[in-house]
Formats: sequence, C-alpha cells, structure tokens
Amino acid sequence: MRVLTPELMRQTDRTAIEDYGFPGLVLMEKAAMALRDAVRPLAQGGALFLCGSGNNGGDGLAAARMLLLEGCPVRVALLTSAGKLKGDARAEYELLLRCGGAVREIADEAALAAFCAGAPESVAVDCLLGTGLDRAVSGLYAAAIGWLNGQHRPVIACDIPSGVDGRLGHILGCAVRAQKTVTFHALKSGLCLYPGREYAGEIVVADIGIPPQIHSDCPYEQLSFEDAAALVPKRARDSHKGSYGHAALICGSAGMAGAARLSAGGALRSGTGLLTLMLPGSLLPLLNGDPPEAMCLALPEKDGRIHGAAQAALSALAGKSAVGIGPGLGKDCDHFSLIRHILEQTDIPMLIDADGLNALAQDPDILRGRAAPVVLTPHPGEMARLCGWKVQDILQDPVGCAVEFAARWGCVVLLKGSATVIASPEGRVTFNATGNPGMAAGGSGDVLSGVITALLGQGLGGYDAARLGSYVHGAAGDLAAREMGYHGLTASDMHKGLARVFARLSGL
Ligand SMILES: NC(=O)C1=CN([C@@H]2O[C@H](COP(=O)(O)OP(=O)(O)OC[C@H]3O[C@@H](n4cnc5c(N)ncnc54)[C@H](O)[C@@H]3O)[C@@H](O)[C@H]2O)[C@H](O)CC1
Ligand SMILES: [K+]
Repeated sequence: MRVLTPELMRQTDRTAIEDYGFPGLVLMEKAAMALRDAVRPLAQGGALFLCGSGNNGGDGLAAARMLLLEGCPVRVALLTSAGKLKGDARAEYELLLRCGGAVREIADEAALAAFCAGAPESVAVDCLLGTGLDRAVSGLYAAAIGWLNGQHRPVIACDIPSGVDGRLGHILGCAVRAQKTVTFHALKSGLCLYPGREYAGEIVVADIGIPPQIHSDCPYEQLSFEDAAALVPKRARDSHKGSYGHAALICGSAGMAGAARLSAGGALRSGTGLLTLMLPGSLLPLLNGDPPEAMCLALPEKDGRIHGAAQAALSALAGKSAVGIGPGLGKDCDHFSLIRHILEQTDIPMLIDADGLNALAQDPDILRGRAAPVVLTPHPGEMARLCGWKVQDILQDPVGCAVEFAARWGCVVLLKGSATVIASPEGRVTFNATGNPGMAAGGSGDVLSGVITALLGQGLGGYDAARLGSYVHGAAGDLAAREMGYHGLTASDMHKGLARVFARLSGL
C-alpha cells in the first residue's frame, strides 16, 4: 500500500489535474463523497462542520452540501471570510449556498464559542487544515481544535487531523484527536508515524479517482495483509527441510540464556527448515535441550560471553543460509572482530541486533561493500550509537535517519519504535502498521531477530525479510494481546501468535 508525503500528494494532485485533465472540482467532489460516507452513520442528530480557508475546508463545504441534500441537518462554520476563499473551495461555498445551506463566517474566538455553544449535532467534522498546514496552529484555529477535543461527540477528520504535520506526524502547536480520519488517494507518512497516527484514530483511505500510475515509483509504503501474504515464502508439497534454509543464531551469555530461547522460538515459528543456536558452552546445560527442534553448538567463551570464537563460528557457518547475531550476547570487546570476520569472510545473509549493534558501532565501515544482505535492527539508542545522531533527533525524524544510514552503508535498517520504519539501501521505506504497546517489554526484539533470520534463510531479500518480519511480529503481538492484554503480554506469548499469523497469511 502506497504512502505519500504531503509534497508528493500535491505533485500527484497537480499531475492528475494538469497532465491528465481531471478537473480539480471533480477530485474535491469525490473526496467529499468519501467524507460524507464516513460522517453519515454518526449524523442521526445532524453534523457540525468546522471548515478552514483552503481546500480541506472546500471538502467540508462539499460534504455538508451532500448531507444537507439527503435531509441531514448540518451547520457549517468557516474560519475565514467567504470573500477570501479561492478556486474549488470558493465554488463549493457557492454551491452550498445555492442548495439552501448556510455558512457562518467566524472572525474571532467569541463568535466561535457562540456558534459551538450547546451544539445539538451528534458528530463534528474537522475540515480546518489538511496537507497545506505550514506553520504552528495558534489563535482562532487553536481555539477550534481545543473545542473539538474538549467536547464529547465523535470527530471525523478530513484527510488528516488538523494540526498534524502530514510528513513527520508531529503536532504543530495542537491537533485534533479524531475517532476516524478519511484520507484521500493514499496514506500520508504523517499518519503512519506517532503521534499523528494516534491522533488519526481509525484511518480510511478513499479512492478519489486519481490514476494509480501517478507516482507509482513513490518510495514509501505500508504492508497491507495482502502485501504481507504475497511476501510469505511459498511451500511446495514435494519439499523437505533442506528447502527452507538452515538458520544460525549467535546469541546468549551468562544471565541471558532466555534471549537465545526467545530468538530460537521466533525462527522456529517462522518456517526455518533447520536451526542451529551457537552459544557459550556454559549455557547448554541451562537450555537443557529446549527448544528441542534447535541444534546447539558451543562456542569458545570468556566470563560467560562468546569470546575468541571467530574461527569456530566461521567453520560452523559453512552451509548455513542465514545468520543472526546479537540477542542476549552481552558486551565483549571481541564481538566486533567476530562480526567483521563473518561480514568479510562469508556471503551469508546476516542480521545484527542488540549488543551485536553496539559492537558494530565501533566502526560501521566494515559494512561497506558487502554483496550479501545485512539487516540491522536497532532501537533509537542503538541507532544513535551507530550513526552519531542524537536520540531526540532520531525520534523527530526516524525515516530520515534510517534512510541516510541504509544508503551510506548499503544495508537494510529496521529502526524500532512505536512506529517501526524499515529502510532499504536504495531509499525505499516501509512503515510497519502492526504491533501494540504490550510488546514494549524485554525479549520482544529477540523474537523479531529470530523471525527475520529465518526469513533471510528462506531466501527473502534483506528488505523483504525485515518488513515481512516486522509485520508478522507485530501481528503476532496483536493476536497475543487479545488473549493476554497489554500488561500481561510476554515475548514468549508471541511464538504461537507467529504460527497463527503465518497460517492466516497462507490462507489456512
Ligand atoms: N488530491 C488531493 O489530495 C485532494 C485534496 N484535497 C483537499 O485539499 C487539502 C489541501 O488543500 P490546501 O488548500 O493545499 O491546504 P489546506 O486546506 O490544508 O490549508 C491551506 C490554508 O491554510 C493555511 N494554513 C496553513 N497552516 C495554517 C495554520 N497553522 N493556521 C492557520 N492557517 C493555516 C494556509 O495558508 C492556506 O491558506 C487536502 O488536505 C485535502 O483535504 C482536495 O479537495 C481534493 C483533492
Ligand atoms: K483536517
């Protein structure tokens, strides 16, 4: 599913109008119909529209007319003088008046308060600001947003909740908290990132007739269920365990044997044909053959951590189809050399997580020039150590950070967060839409490492393994949360969820 920035949306709009000859008013009418359809079921007691000075307001004026003509009581406030309306918004204003509607021009906060006081309508519609938002909201618009957020009837947002930056999802001053957002033609990146995503409520993407081929090369996307299903490795009836790869996980240390088990469960529930855990030998009695499906190999260790193990690991990696390194590894000065040896001396697709990333941060230059896929799965703190950005700056612009690092070092970056983003070396970006706050707990990332390593081992490219892995991991957490809730959800609960998600994606 495509995701656009406001800038790309404006270009798309312009191409549809100027190159294809779509009248702008036709697009606005289609947008208004989709908005009307979302408002209608809630408008038994009438609908109150708050409209701004641009085309977002124009959509609202058109939707108000459509509902009025259906017999629905509507009241419309315009937060500018009608004389200042331009183009299609002006045309919609005149149509509304000719169809018997009334529009109250609101010049100040007192007029707004008088208009809104005791409003009888059962739904409010936010058509104040859309993709044209270009500065922090203040004054009259801020008062209107404050009123919408302070009252109890549901709010439907037109295109994007007013005050949410359509690109980065930031709140510019203040923003509308909507129950539902009807967005046009494509998702906007600001609706995929927090806090914008939360302010939007349920999101509906409405087709307004713009040909899909315009900007079909747009680099941003979000996996729908169907997109994810198409990426799942297919299984032929006449296949065997060798057909689905042999994944290796280099993981675990004294006190963190559980990470190895969690990661192993992630790989085993994601279709790997075979799995070998490579661990400090002292951990083997602790694991005690659990999980039974995994083979175990003891690596040299020091103080409970893998140490001096490069040669042993390299020979054990012969014949493996993917390697994941990091879960529960602990910090050891020797890990950097282990990672460098694997990067330089194998062509096995590789995932690096957790303390593997902290080791890599010593010199990410060792990533350069590797032909086989490398997937990094940092959280913002690990990302900061890797790239030198401040955590705060990464949180402000996770896409910019992930894209820059992925392009610079030729790897796939899966930057974790409430909205995980995955960037490819070529500049493609997937926003992950699955997952929930219950997954913000220790061990969740270990499971993800296992999932992605298993997918790499089954032949998926780095970008597809990371984005499908992120999708199924989040969806497994969502399934588990239905049973366990957010507070009681543990990483182990996600293993069975993974199996169920893959079953659904495979049509079973
Ligand atoms: N293909 C489409 O996407 C279509 C989109 N439509 C709708 O049009 C808006 C975008 O319209 P635009 O006129 O470009 O911008 P806005 O209506 O969002 O607002 C512009 C208006 O507001 C002023 N402004 C900007 N920031 C602020 C602020 N903080 N406070 C007050 N005023 C502000 C700015 O100066 C302009 O005057 C899109 O979202 C869709 O809803 C079409 O109708 C159909 C096709
Ligand atoms: K809006």
